[in-house]
Amino acid sequence: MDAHRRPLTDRTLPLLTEGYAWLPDRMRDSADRVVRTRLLGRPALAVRGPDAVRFFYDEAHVHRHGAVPAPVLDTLFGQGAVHTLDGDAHRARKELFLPLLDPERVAGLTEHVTAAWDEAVHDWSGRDRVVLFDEAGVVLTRGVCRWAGLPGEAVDAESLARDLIAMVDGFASPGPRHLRARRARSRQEARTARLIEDVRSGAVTAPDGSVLERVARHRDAPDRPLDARTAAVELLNVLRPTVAVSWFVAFSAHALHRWPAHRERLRAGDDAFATAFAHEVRRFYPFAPFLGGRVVTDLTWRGASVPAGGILLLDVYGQNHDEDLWGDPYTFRPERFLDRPPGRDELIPQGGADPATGHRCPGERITVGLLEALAVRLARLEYTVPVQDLRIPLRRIPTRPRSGFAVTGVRAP
Ligand code: HEM
Repeated sequence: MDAHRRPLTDRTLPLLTEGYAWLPDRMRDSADRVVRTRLLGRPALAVRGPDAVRFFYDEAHVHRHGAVPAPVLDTLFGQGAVHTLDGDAHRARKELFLPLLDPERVAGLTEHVTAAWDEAVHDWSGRDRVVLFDEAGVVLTRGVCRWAGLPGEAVDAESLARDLIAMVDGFASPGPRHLRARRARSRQEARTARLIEDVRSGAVTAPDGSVLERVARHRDAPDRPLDARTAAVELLNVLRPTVAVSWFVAFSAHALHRWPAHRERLRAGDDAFATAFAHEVRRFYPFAPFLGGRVVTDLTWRGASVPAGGILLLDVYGQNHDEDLWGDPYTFRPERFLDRPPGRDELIPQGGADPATGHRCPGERITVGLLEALAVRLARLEYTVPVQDLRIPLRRIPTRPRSGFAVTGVRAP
């Protein structure tokens, strides 16, 4: 029987056990970079490549409403989040996030985060051992909360950082990590919704033009203000992914440890190299495995079909490691981005296509800006890397160096 027509077995369980390798392993057998499978009881088609990115982001092909499984909404994104909207509703809500692409805002956030980093480094130098993944989470939480206009007394950076990290860490795994993520989300949604109500009632003043103020007064339409819970979900959709940059900070430390030659160019303040390093960290290390949407009309891609109601998957991790696109995908080589900046639909760790019209991450410039600044600070920091488990297990989603990257003997530059 033709491979494109054969009945399919559901692959949800193998996905949970194989992690990042699940889709790329199946893609390897397909010259056309397309795989038919079954997920969550539905037929699915997985695609890869810049043309496939445009196919995936075409709203006539794929909708997001009803596509994200409830366990992911209840941990990672929140119910009613921008990630789940389509068409005009999506565009109206996305207005809230598009100013995050503005270079001045990116620079403002970077300043707050680097100030928090510099304060923290003094404290680290007095300690025996520091786990960079955990500490980066606290630094990013302090920086993003100050920048977003949250009142200082409303923020306990350590516990908020723990909850925001837990929401990301537990979205894709059954068991205790998932329960922690659910509890973290309900705690922080309730707290943040109270803060939104306080801003609306005037009990708390949000700085003009701050993210807090904009979220509190956002309306999807003149007669459609957001209820406080949805506003809380969207404020957390700025705080949580900013704090998730901790994953890339731990990966940057890992890269500097494995390939210490990069340290010199970062230390020297070579801006173009810092940008290239940030892109290579986002390309090389695993974070989002793939993206999915609900197919709204029968679709065929390179001879393989999926019916309306099925799932279309974009193989993010696979595309970022595709030999045809990168040549030497498993070599960590920031220089590849010095020769040529990444094409819009080639490098897709934060989604593809245009963030203004589709679901691509509006925080991509923030992520790159933060990584550029923090990679330079990491390169200039003096520390020792003690013996520890630095393996990055590909079965775990999201993964990170097992030890969180511990350092000792920190000395501020
Ligand atoms: C660790 C760094 C980050 C990674 C790996 C990441 C990754 C992603 C990915 C894969 C998507 C989905 C794209 C799609 O569905 O097509 C996304 C969407 C989104 N991201 Fe990020 N992101 C990061 C940082 C940020 C930051 C810093 C912010 C905001 C400050 C942010 C806010 C959002 C929002 C609001 C969406 C939903 C966009 C929409 O549905 O239209 N992200 N991100």
